[in-house]
Amino acid sequence: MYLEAINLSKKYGNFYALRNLNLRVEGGKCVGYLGPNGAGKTTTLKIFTNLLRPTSGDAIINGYSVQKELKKALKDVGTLIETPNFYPYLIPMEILSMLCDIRGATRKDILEALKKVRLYEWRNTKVKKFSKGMTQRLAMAVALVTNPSIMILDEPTTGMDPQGMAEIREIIKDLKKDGKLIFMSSHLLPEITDVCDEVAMINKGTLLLYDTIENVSSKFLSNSVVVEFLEPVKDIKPIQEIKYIKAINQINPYKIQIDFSGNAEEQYEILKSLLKMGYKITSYRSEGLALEKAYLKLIGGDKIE
Ligand SMILES: Nc1ncnc2c1ncn2[C@@H]1O[C@H](COP(=O)(O)OP(=O)(O)OP(=O)(O)O)[C@@H](O)[C@H]1O
Repeated sequence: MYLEAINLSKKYGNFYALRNLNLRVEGGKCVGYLGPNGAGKTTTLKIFTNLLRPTSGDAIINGYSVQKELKKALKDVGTLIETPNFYPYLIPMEILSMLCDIRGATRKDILEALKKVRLYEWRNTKVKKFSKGMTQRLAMAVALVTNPSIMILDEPTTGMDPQGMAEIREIIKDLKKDGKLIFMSSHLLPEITDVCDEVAMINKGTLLLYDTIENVSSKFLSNSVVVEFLEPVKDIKPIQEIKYIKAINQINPYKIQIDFSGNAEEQYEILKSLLKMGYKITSYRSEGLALEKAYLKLIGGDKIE
């Protein structure tokens, strides 16, 4: 099972919301589609679910073009693009039953889907009583009712409180365990690191990177450390002389940030030199969330949550 964008572009007038996107995601895993507001995430997902037509290029799912062979392409796909407005006086069983006829799901499928999204106990409660998180989970159940192998989710935790977010993330992790391919957009880095195996980063309609979270992290992880000292550092010049160090930023008398060239080996050599020089070090750690560094570097420093 796979999703593939081939030279996918979407133009609004002269503005490219998406420019020559080439991306193939394949297999049972969760791929995060990460980018700041306006990056082109929703545009991409809407093209994959036929809510938008591309200006050029192809969106392929399992070998079928979404634009040319829609039914075949979306046969095994569940989507959650915008939370639907459910009629408030209906109960989940009724809402999902309506789908049985349309999509050929059985009562057993409905109960399964409700269990997966942890709404089984609420199956006979009117949705007007539901929180935002529960409504979103019901929308997930709608996407899941035919037990598709591929799930396309657009910012599935947007607008939810922390508890609601955590519940959705746990459900996504369960779906991953079921062997599904999940392609989900998000502008929340901690969410992507928590839930996803791989990340595709996009900004201004252009793909910046597609790799495993692990690789992205290790690529960007080890070139900056924050060192804390037992005693104030009065003169940083001797530290600047240490091999591999590129720049030093003294945060306060007891704390400096070191940018260096290299990886773990060099990071270790720097620590050895500092100890040899007699500095009393109380803490020595790689700085920040590695993925965040990679992300900020790639999108040119825009701050995100
Ligand atoms: N119908 C439209 N007409 C003109 N421009 C549009 C239209 N729809 C989207 N855009 C523009 O295309 C760009 C990409 O939008 P898109 O919704 O795909 O971004 P996104 O990454 O999903 O952002 P967000 O996180 O805010 O949802 C944005 O600059 C947006 O303003």
